[in-house]
Amino acid sequence: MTVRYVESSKLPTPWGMFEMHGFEDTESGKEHVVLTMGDVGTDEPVLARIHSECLTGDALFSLRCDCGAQLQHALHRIALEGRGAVFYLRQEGRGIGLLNKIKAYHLQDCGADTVEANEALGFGADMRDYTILKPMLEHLGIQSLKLMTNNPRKVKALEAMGISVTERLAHQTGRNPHNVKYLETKKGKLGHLLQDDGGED
Ligand SMILES: Nc1nc2c(ncn2[C@@H]2O[C@H](COP(=O)(O)OP(=O)(O)OP(=O)(O)O)[C@@H](O)[C@H]2O)c(=O)[nH]1
Ligand SMILES: [Zn+2]
Repeated sequence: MTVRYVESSKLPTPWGMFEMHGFEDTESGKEHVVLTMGDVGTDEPVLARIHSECLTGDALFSLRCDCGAQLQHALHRIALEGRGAVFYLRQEGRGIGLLNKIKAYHLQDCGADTVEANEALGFGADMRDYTILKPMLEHLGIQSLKLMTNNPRKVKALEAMGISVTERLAHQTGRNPHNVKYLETKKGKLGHLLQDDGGED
């Protein structure tokens, strides 16, 4: 795994001014970005979101999942605190890629759940790899995370790599009639800690 830092720039958003840092995974050619606000290079734990790319939810307004709402909510929470980081990792479709995710959505249209669909296509339920994070965190001087996530497996995966997660902060938002079954499957099969009332944190 070789990660190359490329450049940083300002990124104004509806929630405030972020700094955008670009990295390249030189093995896969994938381009990752981190949005930061405030001084993240101190020993104070950083409010952070490790967000996996979801073109449909993040950019195309899809209501099949909760990704777009979670991304916006993370930027909002960081802006309120004045300090934090969103890691936008290019592992679309829990690592299977966009076109395979469309195939998985087609199977879900025919009745499969999100895990069954991945498995029917010959993939694991979650193919993501977080090893890219370590050099990105080091580059930014981030020492520990207050992680906004409902996914305890994500926390475990980071800790197994030696990344310090001082706190898991629930990050539940974006429930709608189109993603109820999907969220139920995430809770039942993927172990996400989700409140049934759709409880905003
Ligand atoms: N294969 C597949 N990927 C999906 C599907 N729906 C969303 N995704 C992808 O799932 C990833 C987001 O993972 P989630 O399981 O929603 O959330 P998480 O990152 O594990 O946990 P949180 O931190 O709580 O959001 C993104 O890469 C999406 O593109 C689906 O039905 N099939
Ligand atoms: Zn999504």
